[in-house]
Amino acid sequence: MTRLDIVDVGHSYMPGAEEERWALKPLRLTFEAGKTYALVGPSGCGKTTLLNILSGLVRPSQGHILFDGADVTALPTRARNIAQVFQFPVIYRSMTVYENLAFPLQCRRWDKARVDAKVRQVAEALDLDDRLHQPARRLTADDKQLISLGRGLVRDDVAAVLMDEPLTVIDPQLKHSLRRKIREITEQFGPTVIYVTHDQYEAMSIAQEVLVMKDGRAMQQGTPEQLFEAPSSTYVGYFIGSPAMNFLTLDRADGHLTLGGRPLTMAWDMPGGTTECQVGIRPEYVQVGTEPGPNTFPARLRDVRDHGPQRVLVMEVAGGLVRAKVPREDGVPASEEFLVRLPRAKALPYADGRLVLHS
Ligand SMILES: Nc1ncnc2c1ncn2[C@@H]1O[C@H](COP(=O)(O)OP(=O)(O)OP(=O)(O)O)[C@@H](O)[C@H]1O
Repeated sequence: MTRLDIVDVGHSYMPGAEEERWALKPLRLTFEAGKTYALVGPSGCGKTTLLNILSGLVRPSQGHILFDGADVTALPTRARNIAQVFQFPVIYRSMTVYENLAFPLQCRRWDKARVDAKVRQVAEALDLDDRLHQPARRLTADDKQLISLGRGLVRDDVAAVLMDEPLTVIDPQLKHSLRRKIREITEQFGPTVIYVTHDQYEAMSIAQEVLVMKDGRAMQQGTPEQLFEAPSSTYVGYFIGSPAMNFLTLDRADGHLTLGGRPLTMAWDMPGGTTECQVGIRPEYVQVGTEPGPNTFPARLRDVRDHGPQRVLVMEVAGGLVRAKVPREDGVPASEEFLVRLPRAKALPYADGRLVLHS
């Protein structure tokens, strides 16, 4: 396992284009050895470009890639000692499952006993151990993709395993168990993994750290908890979480922040020159039907949506829409008008779309 440093790396597919139009704006990041990272963001935000720069498929327009401090920017893919898993399974059709998993190790001249032990360990982790001697071509698309994953993880000497939307072909029913398997397996084998997905749920459930991207920029890198609890921008607040984080515009009167004419009890210091002050709060933390008190606001129910074992109440609060995620057993408020509370510890200040940090 290897530490990957991305040092001022940027890329444009159009030579001479101004930086604002680059697919990847210059960025500096570190992926620590042995951790699983997810790159997440909407289509076209530059995830695959960054992954391809790490694998050596794309040579960046500027900057350097370091593997454990060694500059690999000019090295071709085969010289980088990485494993790759793509959207679609890549298997040797004429070989058995066992032979597919063993092949990368035999190419590295591992001895027979070591190959056998490793293949069986990976096959067991992926629940492929009962099909080891079947021809790989006879397997379902899901199982073929498991072989691809296994081949990515079987070598314990790789610098990193790079995965580009590997669950695309997987049956939606099986995705859940496969996400769990990928998580278990990466914890067990401990490689450095960079996992590209446009699905925030997948990113949050697989990775130890998530990098949220937008228009070729890294918006925030952090643990799933950090992204959930303290999104650094309204963009990340909208992108991570289901439903998205609520943002309500605040007024400033005599230096105090108010919402719909009512005061907020938070002592927030918004930076001078801020055009728009907002309060952000996750739907999970909005309290519904409370007694009057600090940070309570009149709400009018607009809609009720089922969200698995929970309900999402869509309400109008201070001229904006607020969603609250509540347990189904809490029921729906009896009247259309009631109070909601924005708990002080969970409401965050945003100035022109950026989180304002207070010590
Ligand atoms: N080979 C290429 N030539 C020209 N432009 C490209 C090329 N590959 C990607 N792009 C452009 O670069 C930008 C980033 O694309 P990239 O594929 O990295 O994004 P992505 O986040 O992986 O998107 P997706 O999830 O749709 O694959 C997009 O505007 C895309 O159109």
